[in-house]
Amino acid sequence: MSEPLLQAINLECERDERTLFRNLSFSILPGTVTRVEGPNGSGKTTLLRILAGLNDAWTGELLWCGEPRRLRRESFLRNMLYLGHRPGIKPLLTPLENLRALTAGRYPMDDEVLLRALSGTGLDGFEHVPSRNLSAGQQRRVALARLLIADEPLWLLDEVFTAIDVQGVEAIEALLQQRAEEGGAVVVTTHHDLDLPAMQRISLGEGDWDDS
Ligand SMILES: Nc1ncnc2c1ncn2[C@@H]1O[C@H](COP(=O)(O)OP(=O)(O)OP(=O)(O)O)[C@@H](O)[C@H]1O
Repeated sequence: MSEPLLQAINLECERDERTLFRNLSFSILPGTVTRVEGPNGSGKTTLLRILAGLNDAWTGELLWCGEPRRLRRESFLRNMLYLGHRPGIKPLLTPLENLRALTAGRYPMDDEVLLRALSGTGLDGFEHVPSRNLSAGQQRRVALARLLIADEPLWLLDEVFTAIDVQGVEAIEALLQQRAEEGGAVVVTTHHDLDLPAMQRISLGEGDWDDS
């Protein structure tokens, strides 16, 4: 069996004196898609940000390719793509300019490649329009165009289906599956029902919805 890309051992996180999770252990193996699930406020975004190295309010251990992540920070950051629950694009820039900015530091690409990625997310004809003039779903698609050019083996994706239509969701599902089949791994939070074979699940918290 191949070595996990990422391993969480006894993770614990407390927020405002409330324990979000404790003794949380799991392995993210190459070739897998893992869904983090749980009700609103159960800690899905928090967990994803911890995995991405964006939140330090936790205890436990995280291993990257078998070694403590803190000792392999550069390798981890080079091989991980995190997309947060906000599209994270600049409203004054066009989709093409946004994609240039988002990829410049990591893998500078010819505009031709970027335009193909925008076309792949259904943004033909909108490449040069200020992003503030796009719909919520189209703005999300600008951010998602990164998935068509990303070469990082580990994707951490937080609620990336928000505002995306049915066809778009299917296209993203296919991309996640493809990343896994190529030997990468995907961890995704979503309230959508994902239709992927052999998906792993990490379940957080129980709802405290009071409908009495
Ligand atoms: N920076 C912060 N400081 C204090 N508490 C926080 C912070 N960020 C999140 N929390 C709290 O942590 C809990 C979990 O939040 P989180 O966003 O991880 O939940 P979630 O499962 O992703 O929720 P949703 O399904 O609504 O997106 C919430 O109660 C939230 O108020």
